[in-house]
Amino acid sequence: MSKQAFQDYYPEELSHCYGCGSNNADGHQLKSYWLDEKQGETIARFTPKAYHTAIPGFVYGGLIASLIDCHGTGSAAAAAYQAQGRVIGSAPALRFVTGALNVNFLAPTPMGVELILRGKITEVKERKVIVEITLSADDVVCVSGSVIAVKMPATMG
Ligand SMILES: CCCCCCCCCCCCCCCC(=O)SCCNC(=O)CCNC(=O)[C@H](O)C(C)(C)COP(=O)(O)OP(=O)(O)OC[C@H]1O[C@@H](n2cnc3c(N)ncnc32)[C@H](O)[C@@H]1OP(=O)(O)O
Repeated sequence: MSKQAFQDYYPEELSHCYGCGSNNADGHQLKSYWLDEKQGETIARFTPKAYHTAIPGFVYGGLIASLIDCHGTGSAAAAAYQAQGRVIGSAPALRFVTGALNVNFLAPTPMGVELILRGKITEVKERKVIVEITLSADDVVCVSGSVIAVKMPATMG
C-alpha cells in the first residue's frame, strides 16, 4: 500500500471537502490509498465517532454515503492519473466531482469498529470514471455502492 493518500495530493484550494479535505477541521478527512494499483483496487479506513450514530449501536447512513462518495472521487482521480501514465498530483490537475452516487444498505453497520472501504475501478474515460465500492465492518460487507465521477466543471473552480 502506498504511504501517501490520494487526498494528500489535492491542491490547497481544493482541500476543503467535508468528507476528505485536509483543510476542513470539522470534516471526516478520509484518506484513500491504492490497495493493488495493477488491479485498480483502493482502500480507506474510518472509525465513526459516537455522534455518527443512527440508532444506538449502528452507524448513520448519511455518514456512510459521504465516505463512499469521497473514497470514490479520490479513487477516480488516482485512476485517471494512472490511465494517462502520469505521476499522481502532477499538473495540470485531474479534478473529479460526484456526478452520481449509489448506496445500498445491505446490513446494519455496527458502531465501535473500524470500517473498511474497498474500491474497484471499473471504467476510466477521459471525462468519467466509475468506481464500485464496498464497506465492511468486522469482515461483513454492510454496504455496497458506486460513484460516477466526472471531470470538475470550470464553474466549480
Ligand atoms: C489525486 C490528485 C488529484 C488532484 C486534484 C483533485 C481535486 C479533487 C477535488 C475533489 C473534491 C472532493 C469532491 C467530493 C465529491 C463532491 O461532493 S463534489 C459535489 C457534488 N457534485 C456536484 O456538485 C456536481 C454537480 N454537477 C455537475 O457539475 C455536472 O452535472 C457534472 C457532474 C460535472 C456533469 O457535467 P456534464 O457536462 O453533464 O458532464 P459530461 O462531460 O457531459 O459527461 C461526461 C460523462 O459523465 C456522464 N455523467 C455526467 N453526469 C452524470 C450523472 N449525473 N449520472 C451518470 N452519468 C453522468 C455522462 O453521461 C458522460 O458519460 P459518457 O457519455 O462519457 O460515457
